[in-house]
Amino acid sequence: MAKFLIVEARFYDHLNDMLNEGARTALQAAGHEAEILTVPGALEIPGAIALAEPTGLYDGFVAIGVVIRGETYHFEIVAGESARGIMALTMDGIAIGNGILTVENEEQALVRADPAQKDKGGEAAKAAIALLNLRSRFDG
Ligand SMILES: Nc1c(NC[C@H](O)[C@H](O)[C@H](O)CO)[nH]c(=O)[nH]c1=O
Ligand SMILES: CC(=O)[C@@H](O)COP(=O)(O)O
Repeated sequence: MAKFLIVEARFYDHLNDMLNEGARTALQAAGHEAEILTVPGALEIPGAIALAEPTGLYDGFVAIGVVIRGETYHFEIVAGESARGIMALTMDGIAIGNGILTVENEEQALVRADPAQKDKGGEAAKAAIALLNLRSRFDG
C-alpha cells in the first residue's frame, strides 16, 4: 500500500468535489491511502508538492484543480505554468498525476470532473499510480 497526497486548488467547490471523488475511488481501488491538501489556486500546486515531497511522507501526488478561461491572458499563465511546474517535478522522478482541468467553460468542466463521465480525477490518480509502479520497477 502506498500513500498519496491529493493537492487540490479549490477554486470551484462542486467541481473539485467530483474530481476528488474520482481520485479517491481510483486510489482506494488500487489499495492505496489518500490525504488531501488544499491550496488557493492551480499556480500553488507545484510549489505545494515541492514542499511536501522532501518530507518522505507521501509516495505519490495527484494534482486536482479547475482552470476556466476568463477575459484575460491569465488563463494561459495559470493553465500553462501549473502544468509546466508539475511536469518539471515529474521529470525529477516524483510520481504525480495531473488532474487540473483547463477548459473554456463550466459545461466542459462538469463532463470532465464527473466520475460517471470522463472522470479526469480518477484518470490523474491512475497516472500517478502508474508512475509510482514504474519507479518501483526501475529502482529495484
Ligand atoms: N483563475 C483561476 C485560478 N487563478 C488563481 C491562481 O491559480 C493563483 O492562485 C493566483 O494567481 C495567486 O498566485 N486558479 C485556479 O485554480 N483556477 C482558475 O480558474
Ligand atoms: C483562469 C483565470 O485566471 C481566470 O479565471 C481569470 O479570469 P479573468 O481572465 O477574466 O481575470
